[in-house]
Amino acid sequence: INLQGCDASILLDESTTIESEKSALPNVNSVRGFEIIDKAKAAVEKVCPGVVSCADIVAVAARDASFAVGGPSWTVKLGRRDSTTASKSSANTDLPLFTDDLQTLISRFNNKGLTARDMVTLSGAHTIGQAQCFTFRGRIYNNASDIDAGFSSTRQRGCPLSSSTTNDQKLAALDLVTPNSFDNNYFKNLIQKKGLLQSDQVLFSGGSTDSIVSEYSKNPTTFKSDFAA
Ligand code: HEM
Ligand SMILES: [Ca+2]
Repeated sequence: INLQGCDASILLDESTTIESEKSALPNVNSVRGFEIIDKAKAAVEKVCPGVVSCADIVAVAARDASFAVGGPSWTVKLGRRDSTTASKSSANTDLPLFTDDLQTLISRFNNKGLTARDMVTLSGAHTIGQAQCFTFRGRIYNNASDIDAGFSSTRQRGCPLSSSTTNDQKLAALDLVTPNSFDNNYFKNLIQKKGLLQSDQVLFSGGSTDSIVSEYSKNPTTFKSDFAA
């Protein structure tokens, strides 16, 4: 596995030698909170210059963010080295898309050494956070059988059918029940056909991962400990 761009992060900005992964299609305008990582890095640099990598800061911040919103904690081994290169083209070819079907999601994760179960577990991070209208518009307007009708009308109200910069960027919670806490509602939503992204709902759509979603919907403790692992 070729880890680039600060060890699996996308922090590196565009320069003469770096094609930033921030502007790769699956990332552009999507990741929020860079200023938080910048602040942590500045504070650490102040007391201990040139020692702690950005990759370590991202890994610790992810752990602490999980714990802060009621999720699990885990030990983070430190000493990651920051990459000095990035690859916008592998970001574009390797990252999962919100339109991916189940088989595609499974193989994209497999390509990085992660199992189908890992993929479902990690998708549970969508128990918090938000998505822009353009990522779920297709799903909420196509009257498909894999979406709850009441849920589509609710989401349609905040995400107009017509595309414009303002409309495309309107945000909706990935987990409609508890958007700000780390729990297993994401999986309960999928069972009720209330997954926001197509790539969320395919995890419970009559395929091989239905049983994992059911398991996590009934057992938050298993979800949290699998996520931590
Ligand atoms: C399974 C494949 C995945 C796909 C297709 C996917 C796709 C997306 C998309 C389209 C958004 C909305 C971005 C935006 O419009 O601003 C999003 C948000 C988010 N994703 Fe994923 N994601 C996946 C897996 C993951 C994993 C593995 C994690 C972490 C373990 C994760 C954590 C998040 C978080 C926390 C947000 C909310 C960000 C915010 O509110 O600022 N996702 N994801
Ligand atoms: Ca939640």
